[in-house]
Amino acid sequence: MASPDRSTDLPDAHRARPGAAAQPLTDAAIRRAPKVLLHDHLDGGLRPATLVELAEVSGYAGLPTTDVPALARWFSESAFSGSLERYLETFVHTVGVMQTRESLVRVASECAQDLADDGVVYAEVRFAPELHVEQGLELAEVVQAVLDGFAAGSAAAAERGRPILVRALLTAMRHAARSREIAELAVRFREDGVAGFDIAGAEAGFPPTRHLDAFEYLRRENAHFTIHAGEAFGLPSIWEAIQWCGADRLGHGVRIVDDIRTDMSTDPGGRDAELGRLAAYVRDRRIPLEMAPTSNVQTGAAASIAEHPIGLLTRLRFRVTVNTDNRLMSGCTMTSEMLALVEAFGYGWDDLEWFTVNAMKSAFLPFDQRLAVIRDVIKPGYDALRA
Ligand SMILES: O=c1[nH]cnc2c1ncn2[C@@H]1O[C@H](CO)[C@@H](O)[C@H]1O
Ligand SMILES: [Zn+2]
Repeated sequence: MASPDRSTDLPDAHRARPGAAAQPLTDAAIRRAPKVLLHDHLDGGLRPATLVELAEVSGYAGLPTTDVPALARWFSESAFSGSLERYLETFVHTVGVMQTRESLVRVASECAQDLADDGVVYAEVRFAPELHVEQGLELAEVVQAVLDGFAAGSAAAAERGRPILVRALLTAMRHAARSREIAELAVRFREDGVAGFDIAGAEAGFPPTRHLDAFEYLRRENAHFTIHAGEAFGLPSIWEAIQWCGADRLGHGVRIVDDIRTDMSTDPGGRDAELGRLAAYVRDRRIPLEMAPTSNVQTGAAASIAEHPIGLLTRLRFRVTVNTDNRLMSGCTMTSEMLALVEAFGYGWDDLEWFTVNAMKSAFLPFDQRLAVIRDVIKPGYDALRA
């Protein structure tokens, strides 16, 4: 399939040069490409071996197996459930071993290093402080431990020649009632590495407006937030997230396609697609969609990667970004997600650069820093791969 024409999005200097021999889009080449990750859960990204070790030291006896490869398989098979609720059940094991400062520092440090080794140059990693207080940690101690882990992991990665910038997003669980408190925590730590706020957990039955108080507080504080919406529930959830709560970005937002009329069999390019008012608003306002193809297939939000709405939304030039969501549960990396999209949609380096620039433009980082990463890291990185 031909790549979409997005010539207006990239300056001329960054279009593929005719005749230049671009690197083939292999796993190794994509791993070298600079990548930006906006949606990754700390408790969804543990190394299976670390999970086994932490369970042993903490006395957590609930793991389905302590055989490392079998445990990795168990997570991806169990998460492949067709339902967000069942997918989320697997987190009991990761959260179960992340209850001490030491375990949080270690998991966060390994997270930063694993992302850096995968070629991620900027990441926003989220976690829910309220899930890590079972053994007496204070919420602020949870946050500090994770930030210390990110700092240690980023320093170790930089020493190996793999620099990465990691920021935290604090998540509140949508079925619980601590969102205002967590939002206040995000503001309190805004100068120390926390870039924003999020709500996560089961979507159906828990509309974002349940947490309006937290979002109104954040807006008064000029703070940034994203909302998981349009993953396991449809347009009303997206509409509330944007028009009632004022979300800067949408976690997944897959179901925005329910507001787009198109016949892919007669119009595969989506040229005649008709956008409803909400879809038009999301596209016009350039509201970023944090899409995670494998996770979306596992939870039933998309039937397969090839049928994932990311194809249509990319052709229609929504502000699409590519994310891992949960590297453990989905058995994925940024590289493997991008490779899966290359295989399903025939994307080339220009497309992968477009997703990456989209993500960096959408980061909760100051504007000048976002520009610097695009100019100094992303553009030269993709130029080198195309040359
Ligand atoms: O895709 C998702 N949709 C909604 N909630 C999620 C998803 N992935 C993880 N979590 C939830 O977020 C918590 C904090 O990281 C996790 O413990 C999990 O319950
Ligand atoms: Zn998520």
